[in-house]
Amino acid sequence: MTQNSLPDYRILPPDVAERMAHIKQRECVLKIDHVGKVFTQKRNQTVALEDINFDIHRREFVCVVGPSGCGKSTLIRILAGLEDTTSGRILVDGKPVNGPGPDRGMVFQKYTLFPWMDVCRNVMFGIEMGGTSKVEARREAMQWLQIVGLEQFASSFPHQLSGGMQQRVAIVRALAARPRVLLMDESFSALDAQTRLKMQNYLMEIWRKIDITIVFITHDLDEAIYLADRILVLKPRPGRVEEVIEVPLSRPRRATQMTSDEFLATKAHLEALIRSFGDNTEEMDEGEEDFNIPLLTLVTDKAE
Ligand SMILES: Nc1ncnc2c1ncn2[C@@H]1O[C@H](COP(=O)(O)OP(=O)(O)OP(=O)(O)O)[C@@H](O)[C@H]1O
Repeated sequence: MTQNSLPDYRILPPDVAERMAHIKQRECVLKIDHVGKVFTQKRNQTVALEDINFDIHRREFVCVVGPSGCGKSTLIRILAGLEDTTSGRILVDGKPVNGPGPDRGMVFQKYTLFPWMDVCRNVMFGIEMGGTSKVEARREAMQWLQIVGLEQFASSFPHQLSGGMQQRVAIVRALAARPRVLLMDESFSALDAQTRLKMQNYLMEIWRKIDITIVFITHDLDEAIYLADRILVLKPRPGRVEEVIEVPLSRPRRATQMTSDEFLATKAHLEALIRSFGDNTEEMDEGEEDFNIPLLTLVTDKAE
């Protein structure tokens, strides 16, 4: 099918339109209120983010995409309270964020479990931080491990688990502390394609069952479309919101939807949009790189 014969990605099927309307009626859990961030190094200033303004509603799943250097990492670090804003503010349930807090859980790209603690202790950690007794924390941790099918690995150590299993533990460790928002920074990008799809399905299954709002940063457009209710597209230099896309796919999501016309139309639009930022990205396009190879070393013999 050619791109021209694809439907308009902005036309939502009735069930999706209804769901979006329902989400927008829910309270705003995470408010990004005119956020700007300027990095100053000696005399250089980089405007990483400029006037980002966006409300995320309870139980919404938002993905953030954009080319390298558009400020995705800076934004999630600000949401986590690991970085200050230069202007504007972040509000969680109406309260300004002044640093990291238990209302926001974070799952990084690299596996960040404590290697010296077994799986159960890793999950207990977040629960005990909230003041729960050890016995109760162990009981709750085991329930979380059951949700992700890892209860039989409770006394294993992280190095004994595959990458996907470690990320499942990292997700429930973050969720066990009962945050309002789960912030995920390229959390599946170190995984192979098959494990990644499984993890995406796991995550959506957990999200469906509990009261959690998710912000997920990714480079992968398929991942963003598959997971999100809305996709926030950032453009670089300065990092600004270019578009907010309401994903025209029904829930629950299935891998077979990735070949649907709605999916392909959304992907074609996102690809074109991100390609249009091309000249502004920090990295040169493939093929344009000047490797500075001395002429004499170039292979001139066609038989080579
Ligand atoms: N600590 C810092 N000091 C100075 N400049 C920074 C710092 N962190 C980020 N920047 C700059 O801010 C801009 C946004 O960077 P950021 O890492 O947030 O983008 P990104 O979209 O996450 O990129 P990538 O996809 O490559 O990780 C870039 O121009 C980057 O060079």
